[in-house]
Amino acid sequence: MFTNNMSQQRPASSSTPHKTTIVIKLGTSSICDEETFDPKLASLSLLVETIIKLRKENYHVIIVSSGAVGTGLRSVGLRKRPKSLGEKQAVAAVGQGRLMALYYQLFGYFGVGIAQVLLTRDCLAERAHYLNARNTFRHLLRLNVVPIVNENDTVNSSELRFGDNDTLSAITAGMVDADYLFLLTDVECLYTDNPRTNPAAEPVRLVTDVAELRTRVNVDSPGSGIGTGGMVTKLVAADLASAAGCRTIITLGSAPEKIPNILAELAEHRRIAKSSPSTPPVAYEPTMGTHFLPRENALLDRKWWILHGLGVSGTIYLDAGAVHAVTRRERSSLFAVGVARVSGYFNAQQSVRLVTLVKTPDDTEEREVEVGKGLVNYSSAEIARIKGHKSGEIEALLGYIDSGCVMHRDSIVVTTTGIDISTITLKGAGRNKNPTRSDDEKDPEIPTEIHSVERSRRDRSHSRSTSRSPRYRDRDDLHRDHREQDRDVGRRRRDYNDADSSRRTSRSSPDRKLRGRRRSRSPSSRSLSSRSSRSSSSNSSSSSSSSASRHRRTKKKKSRKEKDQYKSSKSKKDKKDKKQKKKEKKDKKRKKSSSSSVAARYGAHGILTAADMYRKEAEFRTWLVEVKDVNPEMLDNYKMKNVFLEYMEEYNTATLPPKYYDLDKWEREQSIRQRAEAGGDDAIPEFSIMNDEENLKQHSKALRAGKLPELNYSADQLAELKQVSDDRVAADRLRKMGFVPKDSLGVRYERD
Ligand SMILES: N[C@@H](CCC(=O)OP(=O)(O)O)C(=O)O
Repeated sequence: MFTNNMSQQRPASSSTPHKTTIVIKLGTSSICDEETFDPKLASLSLLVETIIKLRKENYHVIIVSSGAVGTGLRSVGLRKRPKSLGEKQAVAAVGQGRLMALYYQLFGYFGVGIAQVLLTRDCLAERAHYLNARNTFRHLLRLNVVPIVNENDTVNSSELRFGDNDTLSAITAGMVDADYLFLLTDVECLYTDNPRTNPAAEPVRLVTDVAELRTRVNVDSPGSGIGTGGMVTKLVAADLASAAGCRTIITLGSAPEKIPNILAELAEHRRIAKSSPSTPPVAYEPTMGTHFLPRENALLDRKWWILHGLGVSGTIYLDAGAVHAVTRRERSSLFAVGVARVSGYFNAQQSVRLVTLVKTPDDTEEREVEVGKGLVNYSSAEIARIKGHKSGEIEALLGYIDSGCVMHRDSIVVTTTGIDISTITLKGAGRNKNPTRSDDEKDPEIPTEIHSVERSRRDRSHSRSTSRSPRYRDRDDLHRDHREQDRDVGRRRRDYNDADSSRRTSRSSPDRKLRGRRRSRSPSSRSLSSRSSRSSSSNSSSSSSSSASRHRRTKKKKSRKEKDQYKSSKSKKDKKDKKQKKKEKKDKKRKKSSSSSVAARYGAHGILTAADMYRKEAEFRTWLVEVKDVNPEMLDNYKMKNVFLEYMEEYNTATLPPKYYDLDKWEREQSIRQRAEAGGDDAIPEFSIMNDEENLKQHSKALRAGKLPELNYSADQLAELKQVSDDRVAADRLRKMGFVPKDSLGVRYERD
């Protein structure tokens, strides 16, 4: 009835051309002998030789290697895997060093460096750590080093474990955007049943749907005696990896030299398919290993991280309206009004399962169905308080509002779609209110106060910081300098223009005009003049009268000339004034726009203060690694704070590349762009709060028939709980930074 349809996609092709990346996972059984725990040197050497070959063929290779416990067992002289966690951790601590020494030696023969990467689930649970790990892998591969990954057994408590290295290898493959995940095991491929006990078991070569495969094969084999995995964990791993867009291949650990053959067979198939395009395309029938095809709708990195990188801390039960809203194509955020129940204890920003209850077909029972998983904006106690209520009521209920929704749609990963809404038995805690028309009309799911608070905060910080920031002063100076330069250029231009205009004017100077006018005088006047000159020359007797008339003429001419000159100089002056005025106006405009652009740019992405170091941790750390080339883990708290001031300055003056303002947003945009570039037609629509509001309005209009929730906590208690929760987060951060927080920080005392 339900489909496992992940609609958010990882782009089919990455924007940056990358080498094909292969993750190879070796189980304990491929490393140690099951009886003696001696290292399997022959197959390990073969593996190393194969990896060297693959590197020569331009592949990036990462190894995920089990075997710490197995290798340690031999070293400490134990004959079987210990039962207690502490003992296992101790044995793994002994074995891990030896295991790395073995790899070091083998790769050393080829002059290839290796790196040990020990991961835990909780170290990937924080987005910043996840991104750091990903960066480390990228750098290691760029350095031509072979990363060798294992779970950090020594520090792991049972609930923080990946549990098996099959899962860890899939998570690693997803993290590094690997193209292939090879799971090396003690069988050549997957069989429909255990081939050791059932001779009728048939090989499975190609898997397109893991869920479907589970229905037709028996994968109960527990795995080897010394490892922890088996086929079950391999299927989980293959499912994870294919959700991340990676092809998984199960094959024999004792014959690693088959890996290049498998890749060659695939490449050959692709070559044939490309050279003779046919419809339907030529089906690929692998002859080696079991291949799990990458899912076409691979998840975006962040969503994949939410789904697979994080451990789940609790459960939120959704009513039918909420299920419909979060699972339909135009996804909505999860609002408190659609929450029917909360279970477990969790804090804001932890990962929580979203489930609902549906009637069984015979209507006799209820069955829990997982809808998805996501990061919450409120703690379990807060959600218990606000469930069933509109977002506009959150502030009144809690005394504060952190977000208009319980879970933002970008933080939700839907795992099941197509749920028949009519079978859902859960009712929203607040949906029993009789909706009136006016209720619907004033259904402000995102209260306007949030916007005004945001705005006023931004305004405040802007006005505060414009006078405070030295960078701003620098930029102001810079702009002043630029304006000075502009003025110089302007002056030079003006000089040039003036010279030019004088050149131009000289061409049309009064003299010239006069000359022109003279030249253009009417033929009658010309004839008159010539006549008069002729008459003057011909009639010398009338010299006095002619001299008088000459004098008169000269005078007239002079006055005309003066008049013309005056007129021309006046028009020249006017022109100059006009030009000057125009220039002044232009300067003023430029000055205004340049100063307003500085103001607009300053704080354009918000204003950070030193207190925001943790809020912007992911962006800051990524910037540290990528821009400053500094490993954050190498910085002590003091240095970290100092470098953060630098980041803060860059941030506030809006001089950073877009990525470092909002990493998640940047990743989303990248993915959309990449998909668009790849010609994908399934672009994710831009998120808009208004859409969400509208969607929610519609859906709350349609479904409003529950009861008012029974509130478990008073507003005071909730405020106290929030304080305790914040203090715990602060204490945790202090601990991570190497401080010892006060014992009382984050401890809640029961009142009488
Ligand atoms: N971290 C453990 C891995 C345990 C494990 O998953 O083993 P396996 O099932 O053989 O892959 C070790 O190194 O021994």
